[in-house]
Amino acid sequence: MSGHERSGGPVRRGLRFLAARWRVLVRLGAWSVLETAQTFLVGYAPARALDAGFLAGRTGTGLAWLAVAAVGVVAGAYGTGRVYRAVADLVEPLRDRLVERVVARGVREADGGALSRLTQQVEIARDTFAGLVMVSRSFVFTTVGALIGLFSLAPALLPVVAVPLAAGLGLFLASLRPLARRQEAFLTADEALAGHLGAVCPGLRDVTAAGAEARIAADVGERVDAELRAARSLARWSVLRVAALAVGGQLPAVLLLAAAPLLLDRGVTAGALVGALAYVTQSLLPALRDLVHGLGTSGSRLVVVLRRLTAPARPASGTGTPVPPPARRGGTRPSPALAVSSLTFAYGPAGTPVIDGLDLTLPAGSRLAVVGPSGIGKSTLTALVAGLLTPRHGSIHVCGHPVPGPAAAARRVLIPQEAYVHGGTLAENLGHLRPEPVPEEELLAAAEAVGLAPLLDALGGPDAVVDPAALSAGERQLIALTRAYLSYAPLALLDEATCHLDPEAEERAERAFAARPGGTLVVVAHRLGSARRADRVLLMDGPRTACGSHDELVRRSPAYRALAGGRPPSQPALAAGDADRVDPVAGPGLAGDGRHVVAHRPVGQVQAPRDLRDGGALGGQG
Ligand SMILES: Nc1ncnc2c1ncn2[C@@H]1O[C@H](COP(=O)(O)OP(=O)(O)OP(=O)(O)O)[C@@H](O)[C@H]1O
Repeated sequence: MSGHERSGGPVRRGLRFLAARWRVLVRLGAWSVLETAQTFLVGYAPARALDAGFLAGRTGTGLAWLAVAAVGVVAGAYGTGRVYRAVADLVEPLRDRLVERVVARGVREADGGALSRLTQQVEIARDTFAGLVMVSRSFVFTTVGALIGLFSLAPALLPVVAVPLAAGLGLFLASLRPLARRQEAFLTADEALAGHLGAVCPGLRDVTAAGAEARIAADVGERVDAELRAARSLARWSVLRVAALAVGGQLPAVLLLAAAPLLLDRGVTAGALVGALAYVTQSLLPALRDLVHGLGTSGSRLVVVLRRLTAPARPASGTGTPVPPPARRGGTRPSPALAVSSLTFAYGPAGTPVIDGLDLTLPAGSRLAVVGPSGIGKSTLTALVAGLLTPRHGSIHVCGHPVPGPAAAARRVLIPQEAYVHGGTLAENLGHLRPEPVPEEELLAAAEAVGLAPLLDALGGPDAVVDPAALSAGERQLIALTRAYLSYAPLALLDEATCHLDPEAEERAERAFAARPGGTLVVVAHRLGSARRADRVLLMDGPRTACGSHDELVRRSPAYRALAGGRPPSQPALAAGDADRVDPVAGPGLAGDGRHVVAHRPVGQVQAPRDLRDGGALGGQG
């Protein structure tokens, strides 16, 4: 059993703390007696003023008793002032103790943020503790004063008030523990949400750059839902407090009024009845209300805060949410890396569909090149797969997980044409999509594979600080590609992500992605070379949309043949080298070797025609 366990929970430690300060408690009790006396006079003095004074025709006596009540109020106020001093003597040592603990822990952990957070919690603990002492002390002495007063006025009054009071108090005490648990659950959920938002909000730019909006929104949504559930549960239990207050504080007044004829018959005087009502409405009800609200809310908050402040330090841990590794299903058939079914999308509700009824299935480990005229919808398709756009119809699954959704988002990485590089070290940039720091050997191996190694050396290694503005567009693309390569996402979507690289560098990067174990690659092809390297090519071209291998498409699709320069499959359309760069506005079939496959055409629908189904894996319902 650990030292922490031996020292007991916060309640037990609190009791030990109080026991060690019994002298202060005695002083507190002594001054509180004045409050008892005042409460006693709240009902007794008006009762005597009525019975012995005004109702008996002795106005002077009546006024004298009222004066006694006034003196009681003044004496009570003085006593309350002294009580505050005693409470301070009780509360400040608690604060000092907690501060000592917190500072010691802050120094040990060298965590300034935690220190200021905990110091703030110390203040909450001190204020709450002071409030609790005042409220519970006041309830005890007020109740004693009122019950003695009731008994003095007429013993018959005592059960009418004491029985419902005890029942209400019992109900409240019984609800304390479950309420405290719900309160703690609510506070924990609230803090989890606040902590998560605190981490997410400063990084919104990064979230957008990494295409992680859906995943982050889902994560935040989960925490909001958890807090909502906790708040609802707390609210349901809080109803018990209202019931306790009604039974213990308001029912006695109703019973006194209902039983008035009976009580008067039994010799209870009118003054005593008025005095009893004064006890109930002026003393007991407010004291019970303060207790219920004070102990019910602040008490459980104090327990939570004390538990935190006195808990042993937690070991440091990473802050990021781990990205789940690629799904592996031993024995069962793996889900396709990408499954698109009847996908239809248009920008705006009245817009012409950019993609219309597209079906596409990509097994894990395959390489797909997406080609087609400019503006046909290639980037739109990758944005849909990434969950950045919502389809009008149809469904998309990444590794068996529906898009949009956090599981699918964690399994794909989208690298857009405009690479995002942020300030900070190269290692931070490259490890951006990993929940844990990437080991240096892995970082260097990735840089070597993707083709970043020369730049990495030139910049001064992984710890070199990057100035994004000083990098060329191609260098930024290499960094973004290596970052994506290092991510755990099995599906990489390269949307013209290599357009600023020379053909050799592009080929090297694509081959590196294709060689990732279990990795699936979708490339919006910038050059025909990408299409020729791919297992499959998706030609997006309205009604002429087709899918197949490069050679198949050259044979079967006039549109593709036109795009590829009308060469038969045996004759390579692409010669590597600088000739690969062509005029992007050249029309289909105009360029020779090194053709740019993105030729311009008017905006049209992308349909997957029935005659171009690819062995069932790809087909259109056009
Ligand atoms: N946010 C948008 N709002 C409205 N229309 C859009 C939006 N983004 C793209 N489009 C239109 O959707 C069509 C498809 O665009 P998309 O960017 O997907 O084409 P693309 O094939 O990737 O083109 P390129 O090869 O030139 O990058 C185009 O007509 C484009 O103008």
